[in-house]
Amino acid sequence: MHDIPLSCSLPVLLIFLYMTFRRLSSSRMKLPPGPRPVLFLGNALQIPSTSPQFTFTKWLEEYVFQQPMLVLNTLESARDLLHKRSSIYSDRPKFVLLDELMGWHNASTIVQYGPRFRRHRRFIQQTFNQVAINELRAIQEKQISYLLQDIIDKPEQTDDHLQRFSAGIIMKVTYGADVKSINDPLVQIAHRAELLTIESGTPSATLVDYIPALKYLPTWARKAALVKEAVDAMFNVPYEIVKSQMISGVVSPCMTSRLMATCSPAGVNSLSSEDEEDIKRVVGTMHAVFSQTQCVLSTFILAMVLHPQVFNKAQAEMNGVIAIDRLPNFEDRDSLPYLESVIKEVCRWNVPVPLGLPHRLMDDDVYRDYHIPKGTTVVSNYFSSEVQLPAILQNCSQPQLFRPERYLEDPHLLDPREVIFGFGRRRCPGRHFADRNVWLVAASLVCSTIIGKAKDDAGREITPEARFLDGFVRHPAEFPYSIKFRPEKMSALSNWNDALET
Ligand code: HEM
Repeated sequence: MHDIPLSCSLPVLLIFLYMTFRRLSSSRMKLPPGPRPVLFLGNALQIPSTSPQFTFTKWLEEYVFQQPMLVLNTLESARDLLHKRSSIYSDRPKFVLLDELMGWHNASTIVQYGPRFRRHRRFIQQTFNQVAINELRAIQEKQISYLLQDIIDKPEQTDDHLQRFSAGIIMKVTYGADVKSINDPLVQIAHRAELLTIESGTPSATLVDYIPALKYLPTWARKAALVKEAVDAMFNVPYEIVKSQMISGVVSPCMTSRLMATCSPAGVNSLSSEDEEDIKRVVGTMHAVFSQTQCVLSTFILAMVLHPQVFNKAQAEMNGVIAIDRLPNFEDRDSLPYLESVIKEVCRWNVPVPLGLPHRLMDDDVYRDYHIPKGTTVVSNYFSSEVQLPAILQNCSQPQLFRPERYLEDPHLLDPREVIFGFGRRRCPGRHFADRNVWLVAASLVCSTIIGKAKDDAGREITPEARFLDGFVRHPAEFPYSIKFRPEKMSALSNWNDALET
């Protein structure tokens, strides 16, 4: 199994880990090579719970593939399996930690493939499909107005303002709630659930996911109970608020109220428990995934601080297109190709979810002469910056450089947004909305602010380190920077506000 030469592995670029020996002997076709498993534990101890993509990429040096976790390191293999064969690659593995212990059961991100999965996707599509998101434009534009005003008032708290921007949008869309500050109780509830979950490690890469019996150990149980309490509150508290508003007849139109009305035209009291569970889980999941937008925005700012020539070039393009008395809107997007390439480069430079979410193979399969057994967990390795080895988004010249120009020089270069939202039937259903949020914030900041390096007490510029936090979402570590609203853009902001009121 381990004597297949590396040269055979590179065209395929898959690493396959095996957890059981039974399957190896039962299959007559070769399994893809991988690291040597430890008896009973297989490879579980070799997968770190933080940043496992680096380990996966390192294994690529040594092995071709085995069983039953398959890591896809090329676009071709990800498309061939997750997209073209999505009818058998669209389940999720059982996440013992998240699902059974931490209260994430039936969340749309991990719900098992089948009727409930299809219902969740239908619910989400009603609000977030490419046409429906046009109706959310007013909410986005209002939040941009708040964001810029916050930056004028307290530029040093821009990280908080960006967080409020993301939370403000999703709370309004899902529960009709107006969020004025990140200290809003509903935001805090969601934030706590997310934080505690992220701290617990990457889904499908923690030991208890491979050895479910560990869940009975008091240390696991105690830790998980704390997270579960926070997660339950995130799903239940805002839902119950909207429900009581529906009962009293005073409710802002929102995703929750619309789903309640669709499922039970006779009123909320007639909702079945299954309807309630599905609505609650779908809508609550939207909060959990929204921090990924936040991650892209922070990465954008970090990139602008580290590469002032890129920021200046994007601003020069903006100044040539947008008159001094206005701010950019979605109609301007096609006229700002350099900004578009900056956003692509930000998404390539730091992929928000470097391993996507794992898929589970529902039937035995054969790919390039390799047997892939039913039940295999399949992960896409989008990105590995530290190790210069193939990963889907490293397949370009000088991948270590931040160079948006690459996209203008080669129009055929892969747009990272084709990749970072996943593949096949589980592809991110919020991608169009996320993309518009990222664009609107990036365009508004490039147009109306100056982003640069912070200075120390002696007036010297501080160049931050590009450091990213471990975890399922790869947020940049906190970094110093300076941001100032351009005074000459004040009239543009007041015109924007006037337009919102008419
Ligand atoms: C830049 C921001 C975002 C990124 C990078 C991102 C990325 C991803 C990725 C990689 C997946 C897994 C896809 C797969 O399994 O192949 C996913 C799933 C998902 N995303 Fe996003 N996402 C973002 C924003 C959003 C937003 C704003 C929403 C909702 C409004 C959303 C809703 C979801 C849901 C519900 C799933 C689970 C889909 C399923 O399992 O069927 N995402 N996302």
